[in-house]
Amino acid sequence: MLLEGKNIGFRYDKGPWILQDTNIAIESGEVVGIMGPSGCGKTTLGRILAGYEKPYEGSVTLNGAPLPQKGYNPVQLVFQHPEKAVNGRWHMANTLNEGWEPHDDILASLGIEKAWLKRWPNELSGGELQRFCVARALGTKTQFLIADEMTTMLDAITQAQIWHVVLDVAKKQNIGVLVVSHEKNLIKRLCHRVVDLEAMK
Ligand SMILES: Nc1ncnc2c1ncn2[C@@H]1O[C@H](COP(=O)(O)OP(=O)(O)OP(=O)(O)O)[C@@H](O)[C@H]1O
Repeated sequence: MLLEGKNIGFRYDKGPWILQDTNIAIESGEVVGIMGPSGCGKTTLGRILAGYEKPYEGSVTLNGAPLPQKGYNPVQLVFQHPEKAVNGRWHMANTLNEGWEPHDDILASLGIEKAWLKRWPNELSGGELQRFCVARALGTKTQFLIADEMTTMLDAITQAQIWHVVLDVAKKQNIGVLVVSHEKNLIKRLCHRVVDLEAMK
């Protein structure tokens, strides 16, 4: 499998071009880091690759075909703010099972307690909520994961725990991962290769 952004051009409304003629390709099983100064468009590119934004120019393809418009999104996005990624009127059990039903072992390895399933999102800490978002994104139909500052708000131990699970599942399911992070050490430790977004423009 290959997730490819080709000749991507993007701007918000009539604002300045954020991305121009940008190319990126991630293969199954690869862990790719993306770096570049604040505001250069890393989050925007991640959202485009996951199909959340439509590029003005260029294309996003999965093995040469456009991303599916309906059903489970094979390119899952987990970003920094889990509270913005869940429905406040759903119990956590519903959020968790939105796209697939994660097994107990995944929940346990992410440190998700059974009792949390009956809670509302506002009854969990940001870190606890993020674990649900990670579990939800690791479905058996996930082919690529865009992790945009996914563990930035977590302490070092929780960060390590979550990345351990994500990389383990990614390896088993041959998921390609794009890591967006300001933490150079994290990128260095996790990624097979790093791309510089400024250099790609
Ligand atoms: N919804 C929006 N409407 C208008 N401009 C936006 C919007 N979202 C982002 N931008 C602008 O697009 C540019 C790229 O933002 P983006 O969040 O993709 O950068 P980034 O590289 O991820 O930044 P950071 O490292 O600070 O998170 C910034 O100049 C930002 O102000």
